[in-house]
Amino acid sequence: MVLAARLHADSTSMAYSAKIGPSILSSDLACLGRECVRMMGCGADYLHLDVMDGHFVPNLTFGHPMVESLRKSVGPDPFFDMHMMVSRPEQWVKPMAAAGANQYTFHIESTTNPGNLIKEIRESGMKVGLAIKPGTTVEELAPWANQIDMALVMTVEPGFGGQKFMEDMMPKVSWLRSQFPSLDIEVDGGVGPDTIHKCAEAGANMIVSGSAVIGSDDPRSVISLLRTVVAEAIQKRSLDR
Ligand SMILES: O=C(CO)[C@@H](O)[C@H](O)COP(=O)(O)O
Ligand SMILES: [Fe+2]
Repeated sequence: MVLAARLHADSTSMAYSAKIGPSILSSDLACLGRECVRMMGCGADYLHLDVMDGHFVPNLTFGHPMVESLRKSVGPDPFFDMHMMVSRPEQWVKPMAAAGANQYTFHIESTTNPGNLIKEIRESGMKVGLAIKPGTTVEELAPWANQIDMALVMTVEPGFGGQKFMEDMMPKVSWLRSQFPSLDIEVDGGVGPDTIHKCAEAGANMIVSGSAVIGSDDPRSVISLLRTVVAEAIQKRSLDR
């Protein structure tokens, strides 16, 4: 009986795993397809694609036509996590699904009706991510946490790669992990070998890393290090329960 309870606790705590997603914004954008294939070859678990519209954030990147081309270039397997930094996230759900996106992560600050958007994303066949900017409290995300696949806690002000990690976002991650033990929790911005321990200890399990991975001479080793730190923290948490 005790063993059964222990096994149950372990399997519950293992509901999420360490996953590393390079942010391809930091790569050579003239060779995006090749860079995506290279990152997957270096052990990436998924690819994080930053969509910026010049309104929600002061920068412009790419839209669904680029995602469609990338999908054709890399094949069906890589998981595309779309980080939608756009003012009208409702507008791009169907085009992104048709282009081959797997997860649609929108910002809670960008919509007045998160519930409806969550429904539309699911009906389009994608997983749902919900992001909060540094100035948004985690309490604003919490009411939706049971309806989403992933919560994204931004650790920089969205808009640009290569910014400094905001350690003061870690209490949001810790709180989410304590309240939603099996939720995928992603951190994004300034995450690399120097900051991963904070993220892992707080309870993040999906790790976006742009410049630290893609700017490295040895992305495979950086990805492996990030995953090891997070996996060890997950294991420790499951033993402490
Ligand atoms: O969404 C964003 C920035 O808005 C991120 O995905 C960055 O592109 C991550 O890059 P690094 O901060 O890791 O260099
Ligand atoms: Fe991002």
